[in-house]
Amino acid sequence: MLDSVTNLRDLLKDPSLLATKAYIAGEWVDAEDGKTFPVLNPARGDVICHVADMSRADAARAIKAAQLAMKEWAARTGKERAQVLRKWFDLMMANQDDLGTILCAEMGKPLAEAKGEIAYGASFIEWFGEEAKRVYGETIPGHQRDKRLTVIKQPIGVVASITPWNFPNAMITRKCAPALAVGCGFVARPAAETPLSALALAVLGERAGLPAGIFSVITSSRSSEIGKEFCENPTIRKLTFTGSTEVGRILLRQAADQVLKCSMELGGNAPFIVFDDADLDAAVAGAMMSKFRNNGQTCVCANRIYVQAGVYDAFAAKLKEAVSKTKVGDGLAEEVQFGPLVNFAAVEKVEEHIADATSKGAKIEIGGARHALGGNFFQPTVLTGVTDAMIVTNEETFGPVAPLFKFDTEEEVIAKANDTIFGLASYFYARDIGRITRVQEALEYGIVGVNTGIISTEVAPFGGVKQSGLGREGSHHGMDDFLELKYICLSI
Ligand SMILES: NC(=O)C1=CN([C@@H]2O[C@H](COP(=O)(O)OP(=O)(O)OC[C@H]3O[C@@H](n4cnc5c(N)ncnc54)[C@H](OP(=O)(O)O)[C@@H]3O)[C@@H](O)[C@H]2O)C=CC1
Ligand SMILES: O=C(O)[C@H](O)CS(=O)(=O)O
Repeated sequence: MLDSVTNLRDLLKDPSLLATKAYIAGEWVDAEDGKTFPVLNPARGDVICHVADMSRADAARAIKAAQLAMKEWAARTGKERAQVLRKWFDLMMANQDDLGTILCAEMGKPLAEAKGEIAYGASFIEWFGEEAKRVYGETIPGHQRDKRLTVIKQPIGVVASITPWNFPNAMITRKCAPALAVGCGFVARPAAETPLSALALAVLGERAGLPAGIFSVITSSRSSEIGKEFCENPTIRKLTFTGSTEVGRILLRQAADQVLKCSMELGGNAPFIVFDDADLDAAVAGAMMSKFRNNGQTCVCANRIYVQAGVYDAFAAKLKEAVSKTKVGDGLAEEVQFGPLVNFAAVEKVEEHIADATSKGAKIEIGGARHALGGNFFQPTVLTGVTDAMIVTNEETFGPVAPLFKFDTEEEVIAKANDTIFGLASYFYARDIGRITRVQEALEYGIVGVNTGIISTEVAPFGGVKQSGLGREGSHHGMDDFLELKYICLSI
């Protein structure tokens, strides 16, 4: 079991991956004012270690270093940058076990799932390393006989990144990989709950040959202070954020003064729809993955499960059965499907959603209370009899609660599914090709999973519509947000 940084180091094959200083301009440094903040293990509540609590001035130094490092890095060919990114990918995969252990320790994700995130995070570095060689421009037939028109793409400049605790490795690589691939400098500020995964990334990036200053990690508990530096420092050309819509709004307001380009990967409220012609066993398997991955703590988790009346009882019984076979525990100590929630506030939010639903008539089929392990552990829960009057309809639970709504017609469920300010991920199970075509086109979401509960991959564009965000990450589209188009009109 884990209860200190010494203990965590003992669990690692390469203890040097556990860094506690911030990484600025290619150096491992303390905060200018010497402050530190604790990193907790969510399974036990123990302090794993203390890391540097960087200030706004420290962040400004990292931004300056990135601007200086860009001069040489952007002048390299795409192939030269690709070679460094490939080494980084290889090092991540060679150290997958240790990176997974660090991630599990600070975030609580079961070890197997944490190792899966490392492979997922590394896939973005592999993918965008390959894309680095394919930043094509274009020529345009002249509008006059003496004109020759071209369009070239150039790196946007120094990029600032703010990421959440729920994917402390992959949310950084999904941003830094395309930015570095096109020649940008990158300053990452990870969530205070999970700084160690970001620092381990920097250790390996340094070993891979990232030049000093091109990639910095600002660990800090002073999130709003660092965010203001990112939004107000004129050297920053791009802000990329993943997190709640609430914080996304704050950042967009702050960025407006500089007309700062922003990418926003924000909150979700995913509908998961089961039609009466669905393969019920497949739908249950999909719901288990979509709803309960990372203990329900992902922005693309099913948040509302709509089941057509004819199969509602059968689906509910099968889902309850599947949940009953799962295990809750400390992901570092044993093979479990559910670790702890990230903190106690998350436990209280889950309890609030369940209490609201049951007070308005919902029934707890399984779970519904804190786990006997105590602390941040919670029982995976299935609710039936859920209605639109309940908080779970409009608010992201971000926890292990599967609320089952009953519906009658296709038109009804499409209207309900779309009746939200969010538009990130959606899912449905059906077999009629006419229904599949109609529903996939009618859902107002950036992502639609048809007969699958897992949609995330580096090769496809990830992102939302409405108040779930701006821009796309992953796929060849993921490069666009870190490039500027330049139109050249040559008169001969
Ligand atoms: N669309 C997507 O891909 C994703 C969306 N999300 C959404 O994020 C939420 C859960 O993640 P959570 O981390 O709690 O989200 P938050 O929005 O609270 O935090 C996200 C990041 O923003 C930082 N932050 C908070 N306030 C400010 C501020 N005023 N200025 C600058 N930075 C700030 C946090 O720092 P700190 O916590 O250290 O204070 C953290 O690093 C859910 O709503 C989820 O849906 C999460 C992951 C992916
Ligand atoms: O942070 C998240 O929730 C991720 O974006 C979800 S995914 O990319 O792992 O699906």
